[in-house]
Amino acid sequence: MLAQVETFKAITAARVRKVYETPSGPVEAVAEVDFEIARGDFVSILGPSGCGKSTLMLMIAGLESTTSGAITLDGLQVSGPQTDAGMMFQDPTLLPWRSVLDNVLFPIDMRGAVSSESRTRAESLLRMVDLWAFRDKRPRELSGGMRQRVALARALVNDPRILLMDEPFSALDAITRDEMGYALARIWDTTRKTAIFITHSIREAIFLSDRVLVMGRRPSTIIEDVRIPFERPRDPSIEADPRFNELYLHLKASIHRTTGVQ
Ligand SMILES: Nc1ncnc2c1ncn2[C@@H]1O[C@H](COP(=O)(O)OP(=O)(O)OP(=O)(O)O)[C@@H](O)[C@H]1O
Repeated sequence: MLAQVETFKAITAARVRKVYETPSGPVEAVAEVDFEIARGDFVSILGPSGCGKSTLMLMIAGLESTTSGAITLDGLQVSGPQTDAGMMFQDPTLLPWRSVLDNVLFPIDMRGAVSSESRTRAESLLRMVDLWAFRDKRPRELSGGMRQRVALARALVNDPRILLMDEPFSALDAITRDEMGYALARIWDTTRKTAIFITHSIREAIFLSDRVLVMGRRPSTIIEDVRIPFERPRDPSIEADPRFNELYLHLKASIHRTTGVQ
């Protein structure tokens, strides 16, 4: 019975702690973090600057080790870089000399494994992110939002088990950022990948997520775990729902408690 329950847990963190050793002494980035994320859930992480959100994400991806505690993906402990995690960062990090399609194919090309099947997959992802007409363009010919849509298609090209996104929209202007949030919700509905999304935007977190975790000030722990009740597919009109505003005020108060802002 226990094994059956475990298979529903896509990601677990048990007493995860991270201390960076620096020339000026140890920096405790994450004090003790515990959570379980069910397969297919979209979970956002909010928290003050420097509280360890990116560190936590890098540990889930296996790009940073934990100082103590354990992270599991689908029941297996993370002990090195996870090839099965699609990642997105604030900077889309596209290769300027490659076309949009070849940027999407890059993770497969790196393994020397491009096939007609992977090409078809990359092409269908470009249709999904509404960039089919731009497949032969270079990144410099695209807007910031379009570049992040290329990065999203690239993150999905290996059909990863999980999607890890670290503030992917924070460098975009407010209107593009809203549009990207709506596009991500729509795209996520078709893939239903287990996703972790780091953001400083409370509204973005509520709109996109099944759950929102709030991390406290460094050295951090998780101080809130809030379930978002809205049905999917999500429509921008939920932002006018009184429950949306209640959640917003609740999360804002909890972040302000941790930063000391009244
Ligand atoms: N490679 C590193 N070496 C040493 N210290 C680090 C390293 N990476 C992060 N830190 C420190 O760990 C703490 C947490 O950093 P982290 O980037 O994880 O926070 P964050 O919540 O993602 O911040 P932000 O919201 O500003 O992006 C910070 O004090 C940071 O300076």
